[in-house]
Amino acid sequence: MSPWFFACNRRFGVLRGVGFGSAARTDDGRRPLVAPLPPPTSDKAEMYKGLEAALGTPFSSDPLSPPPNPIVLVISGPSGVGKDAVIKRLLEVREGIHFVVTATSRPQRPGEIDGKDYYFVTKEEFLKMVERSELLEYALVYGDYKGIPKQQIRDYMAKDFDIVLRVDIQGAATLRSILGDSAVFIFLVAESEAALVKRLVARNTETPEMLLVRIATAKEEFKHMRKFDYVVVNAEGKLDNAVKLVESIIDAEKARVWQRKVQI
Ligand SMILES: Nc1ncnc2c1ncn2[C@@H]1O[C@H](COP(=O)(O)OP(=O)(O)OP(=O)(O)O)[C@@H](O)[C@H]1O
Repeated sequence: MSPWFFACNRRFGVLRGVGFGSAARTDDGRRPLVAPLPPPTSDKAEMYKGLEAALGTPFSSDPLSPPPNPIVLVISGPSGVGKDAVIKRLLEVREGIHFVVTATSRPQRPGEIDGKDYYFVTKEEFLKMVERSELLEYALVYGDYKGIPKQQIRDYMAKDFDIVLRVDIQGAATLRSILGDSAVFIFLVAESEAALVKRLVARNTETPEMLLVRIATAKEEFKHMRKFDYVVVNAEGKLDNAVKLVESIIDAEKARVWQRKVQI
């Protein structure tokens, strides 16, 4: 007999020397049969019960894979690429996701809701949060502090929610140095530079000078793509495709044999 045959026998745990109606051992000796194997029958329930009886223990209905860990998804990309739009849609189409509300020392603007858009705190309160190590990452942006509260992440991870963080490219670099490979980093891009500029212009929220700064910054930021785990193209009019791809990434991460595990 060929070595291949022996290898297969071993791999698939073939029963050796077993005649129907005789008690025997499996080839690795783990489970001696306690009763004769059932004779061939077309009654599937009978066969199932017979196999259980032969092994002497019921087959377990416990899941064969451990439950997946909650994941932390960091979504980043140049200004105007559609980070907010993608996250907003993702929250509409998928349950079990918590988008972390950022704390900021910036004054509340009309229409903004405390606790939904941001947690509005004074500069003093913000600095106290820094002192008490309550923030995962923080930055001073145009004179205002912005930071990610740790407790919010802990609370929602304890409830098995996946966590979505939205940060700029610098924030993503800082988070990578803190979280390493325990979090999943997605770089969102437009299909081309031209498309990104058109989108920024169409949004109509910046002066021409501010637009120039954002475009120049975006050119620099593209160079950081390689530090991310995934790149997702958010093409013009194809927001749902981008969101589907983000969902696929989440699903694939949940199916990993070696699960990432975030400690915050
Ligand atoms: N796939 C898409 N097709 C067309 N327009 C889009 C698409 N995705 C986003 N937009 C639009 O592009 C503009 C920029 O999107 P958004 O504000 O979500 O970007 P952002 O990355 O969050 O920007 P910033 O970092 O400057 O806040 C918005 O007007 C948004 O509605």
